[in-house]
Amino acid sequence: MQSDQTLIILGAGGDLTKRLLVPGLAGVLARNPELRLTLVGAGHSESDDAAWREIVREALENGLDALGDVPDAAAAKTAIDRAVDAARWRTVDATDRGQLRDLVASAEHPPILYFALPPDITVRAVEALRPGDLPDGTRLALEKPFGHDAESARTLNALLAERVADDQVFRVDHFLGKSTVLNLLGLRFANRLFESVWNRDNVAAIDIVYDETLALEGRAGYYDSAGALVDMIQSHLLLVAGFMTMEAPAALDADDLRGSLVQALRAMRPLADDPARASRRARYTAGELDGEGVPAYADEDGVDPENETETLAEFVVTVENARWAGVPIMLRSGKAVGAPRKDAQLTLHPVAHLPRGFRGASDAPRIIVSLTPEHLTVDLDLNGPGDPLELDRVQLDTDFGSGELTAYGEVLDGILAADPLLSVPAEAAELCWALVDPVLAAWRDGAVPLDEYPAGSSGPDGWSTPLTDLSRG
Ligand SMILES: O=P(O)(O)OC[C@H]1O[C@@H](O)[C@H](O)[C@@H](O)[C@@H]1O
Repeated sequence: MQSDQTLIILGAGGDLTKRLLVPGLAGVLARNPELRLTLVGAGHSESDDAAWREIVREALENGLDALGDVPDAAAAKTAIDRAVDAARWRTVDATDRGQLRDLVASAEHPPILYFALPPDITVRAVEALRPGDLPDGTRLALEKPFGHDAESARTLNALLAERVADDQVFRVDHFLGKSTVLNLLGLRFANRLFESVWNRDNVAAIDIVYDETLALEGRAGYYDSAGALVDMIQSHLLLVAGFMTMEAPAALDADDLRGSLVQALRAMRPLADDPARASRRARYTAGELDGEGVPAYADEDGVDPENETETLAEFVVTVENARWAGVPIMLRSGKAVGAPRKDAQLTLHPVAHLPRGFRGASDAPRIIVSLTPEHLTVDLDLNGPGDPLELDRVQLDTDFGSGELTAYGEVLDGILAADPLLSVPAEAAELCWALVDPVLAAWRDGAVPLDEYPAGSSGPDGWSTPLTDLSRG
């Protein structure tokens, strides 16, 4: 990693910067205390260097505290002090070419421009930046959602390609920085035990679930036009499905790994090639979570009930290749769900023949890769104590251990190291949209009802029957 770097955050006044980006940088500074980082906050509000430095200090210190033990705490603190002193604020209109050009030109080094902006403003800012305005080596980092459908993602990719080389574009998805998602690579590709069962001969189904207790949290402005399918499945969970199903890359470098990811996504289809049959959606009504009342989604501030925004979505895909043909992969994510679950589960086929005489342990065995906290559970049927013919279901459990950086820290570390390994490939961004576009169209056409569930419940009545077991007319 180059030791002198300038990171310009466009939209630095927003929540993401304070909550995730700057705290994530604390770990990067702790890991690379020699890094001289100039953090430029850019936004439309009339702030100043002093106010921005205060925000940066608080966010970096919080980020460092959250990391717990770091190898050299004194060096990390010095690096943070240096970053705070160097931080600067620029008031800019991110869609104005002249202002953007001046902002980029004021950087001492080819900068990293991080677009922490709403998607439509990001597109206007990228358009405003003309190719000649960017010094060689400028890196562009873009937050999700990347476009609003496959077509707009293609257009945005083309715009970016006119401005910088593809390996200078970082399409950010913080799920690719999550320890468990990275641990999946080691689990699958470094262990014969797992790699040899990781196919349709042994796996009956895969469920990837990210249900949160969090409700809207004041994010109506963004969420009400996104919904659970776009917010979580289009980006994060389809990529996790790609990591679960990809072929082994030859090497863990950006080309090979991202090539394997893209290949897996290219093979994905909605279950039965029928987006209406492959999906369902619901929205929470008033309920209770952790003893607190939660208003109905439709009554939240800033929500337009006419939007029919879903807060819980399921989408089943298949991967049409020799490894996975016929295995349903269920992606699900919801807000305000009681008993949250954040994991990927592989359900295994039973053994071809269980010798007559064994009793017990009839449920299909599973391998559970928990995304938060980082954990692995494997079901085994063992004779156990007592009657040797009675099988007991036991679970092998182990911690993956959390990484030394937060998910955002991991992604930012890659951007600062100019390594696109954890950046979403251009084609992947388009493919994820191409998978969900037909589902959104089917929903708009009214082909799938908008069900309801009380906040704090596990979902609508009737959803306990898996989507794959329902035959919808
Ligand atoms: O659990 P994490 O890492 O915060 O990720 C989940 C979040 O990911 C974000 O990208 C979504 O916009 C949020 O709605 C969601 O809550």
